[in-house]
Amino acid sequence: TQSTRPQRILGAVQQNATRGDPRSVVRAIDQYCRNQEWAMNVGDEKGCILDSVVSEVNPATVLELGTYCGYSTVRIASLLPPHAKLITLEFNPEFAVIARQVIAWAGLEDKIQLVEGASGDLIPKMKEQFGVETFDLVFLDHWKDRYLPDTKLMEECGLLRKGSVLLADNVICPGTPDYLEFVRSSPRYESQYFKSHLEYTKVEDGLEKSVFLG
Ligand SMILES: C[S@@+](CC[C@H](N)C(=O)[O-])C[C@H]1O[C@@H](n2cnc3c(N)ncnc32)[C@H](O)[C@@H]1O
Ligand SMILES: O=C(c1ccccc1)c1ccc(O)c(O)c1[N+](=O)[O-]
Ligand SMILES: [Mg+2]
Repeated sequence: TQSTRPQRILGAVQQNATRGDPRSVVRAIDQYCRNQEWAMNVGDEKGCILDSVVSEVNPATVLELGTYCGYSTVRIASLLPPHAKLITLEFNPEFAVIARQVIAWAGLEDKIQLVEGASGDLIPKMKEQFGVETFDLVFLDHWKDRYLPDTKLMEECGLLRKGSVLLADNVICPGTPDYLEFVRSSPRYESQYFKSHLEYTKVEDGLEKSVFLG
């Protein structure tokens, strides 16, 4: 029977990456998606910008919206200090099954909690069910029409504190116009655009970093 793209990505990791070596997992996925078949990982070029923001924030608590195969999950978690925690949300069970295996191959199960379900349902449960106070860093990379409603929901649920950083992928391609307008015009956010390219292509895209001012 025909394999799926996520299954082929997992295969590339198991064939080319070293167990327990997160950066080799990241490299194996980038090589596969650049040379064999495109996939919607944040990728190597935007990934370097992601790395620099993660290192600068040095977060104790991270929320990722949209796991897919776990590429950015592993990339972020590989840079976290000891005892830091990353919660990643994924509502497609097929993708979650693959991501768990990619995360395990990287040896990062202790830092990462993958929760299956829709962000709109899970965000209101973060405090009571997952023992979260606030998030130091949020990586938004799920369906683009959810960035704005979920940001408002995180504010309403008291999950953002003065200084919390939102980092949003794809603000140009496929684009998140309502989110971009909101964070750039709201007095409660200080935003900065990092110009880059859509993963594995020459098409313009970029990341928007927005600091919540409280
Ligand atoms: C672009 S992919 C994530 C890529 C990943 N962040 C990376 O860079 O490797 C988007 C993912 O978000 C998931 N997704 C979309 N909307 C969601 C929602 N509202 N709640 C949870 N997951 C969602 C999709 O199933 C898909 O796997
Ligand atoms: O929406 C797409 C998309 C649209 C059409 C075909 C394939 C992907 C996409 C493209 C690049 C991304 O980095 C990304 O996060 C997404 N996404 O689905 O969230
Ligand atoms: Mg993306």
